[in-house]
Amino acid sequence: MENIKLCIEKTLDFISKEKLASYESNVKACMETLEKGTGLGNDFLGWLHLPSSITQEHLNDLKATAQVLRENCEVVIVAGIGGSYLGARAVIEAMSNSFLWLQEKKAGQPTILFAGHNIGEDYLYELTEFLKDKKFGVINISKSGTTTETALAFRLLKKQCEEQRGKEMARKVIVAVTDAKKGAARVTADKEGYKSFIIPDNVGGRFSVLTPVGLLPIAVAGIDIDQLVAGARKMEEVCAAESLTENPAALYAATRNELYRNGKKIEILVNFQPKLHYFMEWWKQLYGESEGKDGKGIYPSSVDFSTDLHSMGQWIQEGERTIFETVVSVETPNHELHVPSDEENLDGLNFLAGKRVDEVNKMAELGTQLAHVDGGVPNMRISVPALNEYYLGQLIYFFEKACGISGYLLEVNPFNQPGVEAYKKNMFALLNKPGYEKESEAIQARLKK
Ligand SMILES: O=P(O)(O)OC[C@H]1O[C@H](O)[C@H](O)[C@@H](O)[C@@H]1O
Repeated sequence: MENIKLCIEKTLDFISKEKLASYESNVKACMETLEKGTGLGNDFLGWLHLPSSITQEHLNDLKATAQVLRENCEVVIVAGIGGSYLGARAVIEAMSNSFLWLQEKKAGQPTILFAGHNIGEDYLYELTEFLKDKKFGVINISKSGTTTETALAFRLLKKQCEEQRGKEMARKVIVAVTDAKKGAARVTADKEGYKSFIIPDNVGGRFSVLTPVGLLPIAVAGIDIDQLVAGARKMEEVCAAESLTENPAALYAATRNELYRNGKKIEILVNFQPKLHYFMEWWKQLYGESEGKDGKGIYPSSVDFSTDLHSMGQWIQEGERTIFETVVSVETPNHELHVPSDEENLDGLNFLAGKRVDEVNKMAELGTQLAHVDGGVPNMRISVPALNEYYLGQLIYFFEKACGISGYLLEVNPFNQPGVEAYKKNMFALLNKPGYEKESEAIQARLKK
């Protein structure tokens, strides 16, 4: 079977091939640091050999729990935020029919909804209203077990589930994915007797999609987690190679760092398949939290093309030349659709008649690449043979490994996120959370000025 491939040729008008080749020894050192666990953040390296260490027994346990939820729920709410949300959503959206939510519901195929990733009162009100006559279950996901957004949503959902379905059924259809010992989610799960899965200590949130954090919701959605893990496992193998030419993660890490050093401060991850929208959201957290610190880091952004060519295309073509693009390109769609011919040809599209829609999409992609490179935007391309679980697994591990290498090349700790606490501290102070008395006083004084 083929693998995903990275092509960097269209960056070479902007950075030198020789300079890039000179990264090889540094990249090798970064990979060694990861392997030996001697670098910054080395207590969070559990993701590195995660794919090859997942046992079939573990996957079967996840599938059995998923089956309980599938059999007993019309709707399953996945409650989580950041790394406890984006990976599952990325894979579920990529693998689901775009109009699933409008289709007639099948028994044993619950609708998956998300909560705990915002504090929108209307969102939560509308969700709880919708659930009023539904047999629903909840997967409560939080590594720390104390994240406000998730805890708030779970408090509402737990109460509603128990009221609607009774305590006994609620116990069956509420599952926790959290720390082995710490946090409120663990305490609740143990006290209520929920089935629970552990997020390993040494796997940070944004690297946790291949733990039960991602695998359980993905399995509940009916998506093949064996294949997802198999793809990741394959990439674990491929991305162990030492040379830049054989290891796509190493090449990607080196290229984006060299672009950054040449003034390209923003990376735009691009898709031409709307189903990949949330995959890009997952990638943004992975790279944003890993690299944006110490006054450094590429700003990760994303666009859905060709949609956003009609909104952001102008900026990308002619705005400040501080950007580069990385295109995730799916080679072959899962379905065929041909452009019909039309006798009157009023729209003038008969020149496309008989062609597959994807041929048009691919020419949009090629045309965009040429235009953007001409306009001064370096372009990398990751080609993905097909949109399926196996290749999504490959993409996930590829980006994770590259992120670890890239963070070390940048000389930051890619595995912490101290900056995220600043808003939380202020929010807790403003809400008078017990334990924040001093901060509350200080923030009130500051607001009165
Ligand atoms: O899983 P949790 O502990 O609830 O954390 C959820 C998310 O929120 C935090 O604030 C971090 O910035 C993220 O890295 C994390 O993935």
